[in-house]
Amino acid sequence: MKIVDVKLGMLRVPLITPFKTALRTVECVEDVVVMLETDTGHIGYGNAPATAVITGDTHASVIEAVRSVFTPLLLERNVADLNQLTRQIQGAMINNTSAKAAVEIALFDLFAQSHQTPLYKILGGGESSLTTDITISVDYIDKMVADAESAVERGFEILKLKVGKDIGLDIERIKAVYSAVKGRALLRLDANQGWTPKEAVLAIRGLEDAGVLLELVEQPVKASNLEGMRYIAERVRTPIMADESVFGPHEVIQVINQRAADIINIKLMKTGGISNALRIADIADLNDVDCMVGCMLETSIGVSAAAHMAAAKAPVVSKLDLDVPSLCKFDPVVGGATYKDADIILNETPGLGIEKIEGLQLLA
Ligand SMILES: C[C@H](N)C(=O)N[C@@H](CCC(=O)O)C(=O)O
Ligand SMILES: [Mg+2]
Repeated sequence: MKIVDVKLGMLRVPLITPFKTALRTVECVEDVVVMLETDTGHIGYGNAPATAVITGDTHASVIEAVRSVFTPLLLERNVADLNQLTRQIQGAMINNTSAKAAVEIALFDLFAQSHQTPLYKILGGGESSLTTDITISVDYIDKMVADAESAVERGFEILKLKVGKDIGLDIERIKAVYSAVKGRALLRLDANQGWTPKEAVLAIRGLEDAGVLLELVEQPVKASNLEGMRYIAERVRTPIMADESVFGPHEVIQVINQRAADIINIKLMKTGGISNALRIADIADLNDVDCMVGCMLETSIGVSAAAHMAAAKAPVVSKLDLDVPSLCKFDPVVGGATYKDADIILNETPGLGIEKIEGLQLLA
């Protein structure tokens, strides 16, 4: 199966309610979609959102990287040479992890299609039924409580509360949501780098002493502050998770060696795709460090690829934050994994199983 064309498109999906974190507010999911076409008439799909504030990638940078660097590398190449191709994609340029992810996702989709096997089975198999949390955006306390209540009514048993805006208000937000959903849902926090190490220790210890049970706290301080992450992890009982601090395998080794976090959040848009995500899961596994598989605010193309990878890497991947399809007004992707509130069911059709994408605007 040879790659004969690389096409690009834009895909926009409105959110039910604005997504608000300490880093940004977003009203709409918008991806560059990569389509790799083969001489056998197959299409492999991949996607990349513009999460400039985390990855540095914009839609323009993704389009440019795919056109000028990855397309010449992929044309006329055989999909069967997967490992050689992913190595070349990773080595072709530094950074640009979202563009690399889009291309790798499409390539893995084709590789699994060429074996007429669902992606998660090509990656090693696992359970086809998965459960995700849902994100509650940082907002006014009443709004966060109402959003948490309605998420619990939809059947979500784990809520990821976005905080990191103002430490005093954050503590009030967390306590209010905790008393509203106590016994019905478990809370995890994501500060998206918004606290200082001292603030984080004070807040987390205060919550522990007040009997507020938290599953974990994600990325409390600046991505580059591994010392700060370690300072917190050493002083609180609640597990600390590294998200923005960890992109590829080298950072994971650093975080583990420095004991800067208890858990790693793997996202394809940070790792540059599936090959490094698999490596990270193996490194974490060897070091008895637990992983979550998460996603950016991106369409279900990438979320599904992440879900397939997560299924194949259980049990070291024990947590999922793959909630974007539940945050969107509709899913334009026809075929493939299905999303119903907290439940994700992986497809038994080859690859990602995507039949078509509605509303996709092809780029000239
Ligand atoms: C969407 C997911 N639940 C999530 O929170 N992902 C990121 C932020 C993604 C973004 O800003 O696009 C995270 O920080 O974990
Ligand atoms: Mg995060």
